[in-house]
Amino acid sequence: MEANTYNKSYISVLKTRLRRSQLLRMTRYSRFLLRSVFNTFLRPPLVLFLISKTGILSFFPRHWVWTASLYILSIPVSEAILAIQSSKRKRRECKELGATPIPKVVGKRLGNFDVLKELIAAEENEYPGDIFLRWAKQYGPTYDMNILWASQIVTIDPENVRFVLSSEFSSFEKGEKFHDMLESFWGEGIFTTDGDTWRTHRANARPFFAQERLSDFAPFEFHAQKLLEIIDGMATDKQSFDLQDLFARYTLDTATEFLFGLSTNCLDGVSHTDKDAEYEHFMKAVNELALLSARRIRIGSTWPLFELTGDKSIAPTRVIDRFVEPIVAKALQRTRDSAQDAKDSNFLEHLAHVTKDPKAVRDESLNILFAARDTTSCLLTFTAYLLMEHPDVADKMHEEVTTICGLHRSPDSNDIKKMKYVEAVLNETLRLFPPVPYNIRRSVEASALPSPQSGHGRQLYMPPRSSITYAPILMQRDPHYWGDDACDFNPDRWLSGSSPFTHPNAFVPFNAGPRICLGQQLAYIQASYVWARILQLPIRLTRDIHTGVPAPSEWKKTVDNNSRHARETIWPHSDFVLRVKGGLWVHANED
Ligand code: HEM
Repeated sequence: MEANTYNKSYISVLKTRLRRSQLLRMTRYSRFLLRSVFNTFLRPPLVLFLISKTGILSFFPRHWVWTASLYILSIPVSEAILAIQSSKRKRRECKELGATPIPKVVGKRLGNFDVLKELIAAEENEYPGDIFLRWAKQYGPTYDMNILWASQIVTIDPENVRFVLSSEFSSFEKGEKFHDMLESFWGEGIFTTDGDTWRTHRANARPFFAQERLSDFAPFEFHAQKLLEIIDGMATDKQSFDLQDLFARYTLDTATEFLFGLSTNCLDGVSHTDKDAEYEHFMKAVNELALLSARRIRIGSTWPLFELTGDKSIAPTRVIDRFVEPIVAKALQRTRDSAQDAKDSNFLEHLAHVTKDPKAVRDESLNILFAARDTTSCLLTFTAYLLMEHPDVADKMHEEVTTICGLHRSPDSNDIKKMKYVEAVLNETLRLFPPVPYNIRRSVEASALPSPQSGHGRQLYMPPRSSITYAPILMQRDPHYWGDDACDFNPDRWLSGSSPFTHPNAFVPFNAGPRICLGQQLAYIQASYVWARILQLPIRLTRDIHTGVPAPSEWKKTVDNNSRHARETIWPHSDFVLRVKGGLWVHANED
């Protein structure tokens, strides 16, 4: 009875904290909107009105048409003055740093509006990264899209990426805008914060990812058995199925088990198809929030203008909180009731030893759930795609797995360490299809990017408070760093004994520097484990080419035979992570 009272009080504290943060957020939106409207539309006429009071404008005819025109004109004039001032300041800073300006993409419309339109259309219709590569061929590996007069830098130069992520880490951040875009559902967690707050989150989370913790494979095995049963069932029924969906369910089930000690059990939904089951709502909500995050990041800081009817994250966040609230309360209560040094069995309990704030526990675990789930599922999906395209590689993997574990025994951590070919296949998949194909940072202050553009001897001026996008998907396929066979799927390149790339930051699927992925080892272990278990089945996976969305036929006609386009039989598409458009449909054939 007493335990229950605690439980309820934690839940009510959490609910109050969530409501308060929602109110704070709404106040921040309103302030943002009011400030933007005031600065853009009201301040210039107000300044003009005050100037008119001094009599300076008395030579203008006193007719209302003139007055109205003057007030309207004051808006673009003031924007132009601000733009000129800012460009003067940037020129001065650039000179002081001894740098040269970053080349600008030259659009055809005012404010490079056409560049923005092209960018949005490309994300939907083109091969991921093509548009960035096109501009890189024209302007060099680092350039400024200069959209609506704001610097938006893109780089596919690993030396500049090293500068941003590692050597000048403190000069670049995720930034307030990134935080505000995602805070409505990700809250204040490791993923959305910077500075000391981020450092505290990282220090709190890190011990949970220690090597010795990552040797308990029981949750992987429990859910892997469900996955294998489903695949086996599909083979018996000779039914095709979407492997991408299966992997998304599997990774959500294992991630919730690992983090919360309670699984969503979404895999159960494959055979029962109960659309009203709690896990179906949970999975739908997680997918909606991933898409919403991608959309907000794409739109940028004006995203509230596209959600004027209400914050679109509220409904799916509520679904997730309904699942998470009681689990958070239970974890806090358990750590309160047990001895301080009691061993925690999941991430929530680990956090509950560090903080008693239910919202902090909720935010942090959800951050890690989002970081873990889609990325690992993406790695599994693209590995499956490449193995079906390269059955010889699948055979070699099968041989390694069965030599180490036989046909039935589940792998332990020593077995996984021995699976060097499996690791090479995963690396090669992460190279060609990095789950996070692009990433973004924001400069805190002006600096000089170290890598000079070809033809210039000088470093490039990076303006303050500007975004810089880098594209692992392009750097990881660049022949300059990987050789002429950069677009070939060749796991053996990882086994030659020497480094397969010529620049350490040419391979950054897990990011680099102080913010490198905390779950990297876990991801390799989990992916190796699942593939070992699938390859032990007396089953061969083949593509169902009649289902899903085919790759556009014009890709086949591409003149550049070294690119991936001509050989792709699926359509890779990037929203928050890389996915197979329309799903990866397969048949499981008995061997
Ligand atoms: C193939 C699987 C994975 C890939 C490719 C991947 C990739 C990444 C990348 C690119 C980042 C940097 C994001 C940024 O700062 O903008 C990141 C951060 C992070 N990842 Fe992963 N990740 C994977 C799996 C996981 C797993 C399984 C977990 C945990 C269970 C995890 C936990 C984290 C955390 C906590 C961060 C934030 C680190 C920080 O900001 O200090 N990741 N990951």
